[in-house]
Amino acid sequence: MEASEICSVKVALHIRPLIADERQQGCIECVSVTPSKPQVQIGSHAFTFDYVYGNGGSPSVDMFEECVAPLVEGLFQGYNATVLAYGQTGSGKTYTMGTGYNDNCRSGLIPQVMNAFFNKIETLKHQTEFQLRVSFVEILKEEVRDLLDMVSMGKPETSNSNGHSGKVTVPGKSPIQIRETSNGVITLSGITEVPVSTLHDMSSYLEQGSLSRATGSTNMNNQSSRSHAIFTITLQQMRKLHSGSPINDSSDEDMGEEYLSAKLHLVDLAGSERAKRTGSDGVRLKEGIHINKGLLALGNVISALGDEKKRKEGVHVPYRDSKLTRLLQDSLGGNSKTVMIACISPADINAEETLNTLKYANRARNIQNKPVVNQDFISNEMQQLRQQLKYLQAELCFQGGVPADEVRVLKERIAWLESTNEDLYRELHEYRSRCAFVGRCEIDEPDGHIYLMKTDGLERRFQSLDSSDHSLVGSLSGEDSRETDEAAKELEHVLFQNTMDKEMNELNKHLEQKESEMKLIAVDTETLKQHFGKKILELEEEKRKVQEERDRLFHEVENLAANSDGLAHKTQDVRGQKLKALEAQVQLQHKMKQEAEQFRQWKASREKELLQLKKEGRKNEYERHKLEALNQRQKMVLQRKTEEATMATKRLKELLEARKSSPRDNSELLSRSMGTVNGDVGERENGDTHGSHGEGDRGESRSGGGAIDFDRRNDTMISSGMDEKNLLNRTFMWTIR
Ligand SMILES: Nc1ncnc2c1ncn2[C@@H]1O[C@H](COP(=O)(O)OP(=O)(O)OP(=O)(O)O)[C@@H](O)[C@H]1O
Repeated sequence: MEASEICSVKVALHIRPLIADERQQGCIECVSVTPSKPQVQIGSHAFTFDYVYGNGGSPSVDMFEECVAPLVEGLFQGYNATVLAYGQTGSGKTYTMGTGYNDNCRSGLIPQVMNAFFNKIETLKHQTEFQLRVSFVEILKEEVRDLLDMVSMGKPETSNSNGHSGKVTVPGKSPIQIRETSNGVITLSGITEVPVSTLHDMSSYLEQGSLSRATGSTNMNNQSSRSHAIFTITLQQMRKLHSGSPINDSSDEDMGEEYLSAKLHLVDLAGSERAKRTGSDGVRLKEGIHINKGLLALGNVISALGDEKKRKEGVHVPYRDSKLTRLLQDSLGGNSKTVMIACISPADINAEETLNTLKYANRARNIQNKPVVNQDFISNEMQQLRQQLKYLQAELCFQGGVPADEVRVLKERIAWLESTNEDLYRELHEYRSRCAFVGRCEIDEPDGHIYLMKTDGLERRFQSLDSSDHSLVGSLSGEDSRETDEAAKELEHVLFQNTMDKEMNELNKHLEQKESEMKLIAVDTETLKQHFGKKILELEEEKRKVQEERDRLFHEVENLAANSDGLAHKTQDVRGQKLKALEAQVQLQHKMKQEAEQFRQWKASREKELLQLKKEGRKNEYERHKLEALNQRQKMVLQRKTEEATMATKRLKELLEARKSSPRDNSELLSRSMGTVNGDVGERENGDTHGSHGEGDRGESRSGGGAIDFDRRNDTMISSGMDEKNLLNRTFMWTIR
């Protein structure tokens, strides 16, 4: 596999038109598309996607070219891909994908994908071998079912009243298992994967699977898919590789094969639904619950993958929560290029579900996948080796292509070396011949044999003078023996001469060696002599300098000794003065410290006093306020009483005037009025201080005493003929009191 590149899940929104049912219900469109932008608005919400089709967006027919064709193209390059249709029930997923078996779905994406596949294969078939396989499964109530396995699926039953197409599952057949291979690829064990070679084959398998798929009628869709369906096309290709080597003339050189394998999952999810609106019960209700469960799990996976923060934190992605998410593991956050097609209805009655779909799809846009080219490992390895080979060949070619001049020079050099070699060999041979002419003998001591090597011209003869051969020597003729004697003497002489020559040579060598050593030593001694002479001169110079320095220091010491007496006195005086100054300073500091301490104490006592004064001031202030309040209250009481007295005086005056006019009745009236006035005043007074009393209680309950006295005294005064003025004054005084 090649290194992965990160690519986000692309989301396309497909808005279907209002369907007949919705029109009958008088629905209006609640989704609007922003002109020339892939953006939609629903209420106050706005969502932006990669593409928007239908209802004012791009025309739906462009969807395949823009969203899916690049995935098909990628498949031929070895990339896995997924197209996923999501949306509420009746929003047009099956219609969009083309997984239905009615004519409406013929224009869906899957039929277009199949066309594109076979067109591409047609153009590439000369250079690539293709193998196509398809599988079709559905996940119904958390169970994976093989829609192409006719044995286990059985023939579709006739639709019941609800329009449901039921299937019979053959007992004994092991259920399909979801497995994960060691390299993390999700596979389905026991699934039917049929090879296809023509468009017709593939279409018929799609149709066959679609017919087997569980569908049923609900209030919201009379042919509602009750399962999640996954149609998978596996494309395997074997490509012939060609080298385009610029060095080689044959640019089409065969470089072996490359094997690629990729899968395209085309997923038509079951629609999210609400039991209330679909009006489903019984089996349909159970299906709905499972559908929503699967979609919820998918939503959780999308949330985990779509949230950048969670992704960075490495939050667990709950792929294993449902079969659907497990099967789509590679498509969401894995090795796949993925396009999600969110299908929505524009009808206002579906506004809530539509909004949910938009939110769901919007989150999916944040999912990041890592698609890789799915290359066969061995083919990859082989390709690398081939590249290496190509490189080496190129290198070799380069080396072989050395300029002819250089080769000629090298060849000439070799020829020259060879001829020189021959010359030397010849020379050597000549020298050897000359040496042999002189003759040479060697004694092989361990054997005790004497070998005679006598060379006469080019001929060499070896004679072994062995004791065992003495008989042979002895058996020679007299002339021969004389010659032999002479030869022996000659040999002896030659041997002796040889030995002497050897010794001479040895001695000469030794002498030469000694002479060269002597020369070396002589050279060394001279250098050493010069070196040490220099050193001695340097040391003498240094010694002289040190002596001079010593003398100078002696002089200085003597001078210092002479001046030291006067200096000592001066120093002592200065020290004494300094000491005094320091003492004075210390005393001053001590004094300052004491004063500071005194000041601190004084300040503390003043602060304390101040605090006390403030406290007293506050107390006085409080008293003053209290007195003022009392004064105010007294003033108010005085004012009120003055008013009352004025009133009483006024009434009294009136009474007195009335009495003047009829003296008899008036005394009675006066006593009654006085009682009233008294009662009023008393009542008011008591109301202020003790609380109110009824008029009838007068006399018994008053504790003020003065009022009672006044009543009695009043009667007495009246009866005793006290004058009016006096009476008025008394009344006033009483009131004041
Ligand atoms: N783009 C469209 N144009 C016209 N009619 C459409 C379009 N999309 C869907 N329809 C109609 O809407 C109805 C419901 O569509 P479809 O069955 O595809 O919905 P669904 O999302 O697959 O529903 P379910 O989840 O229940 O299976 C069908 O009658 C279909 O013909």
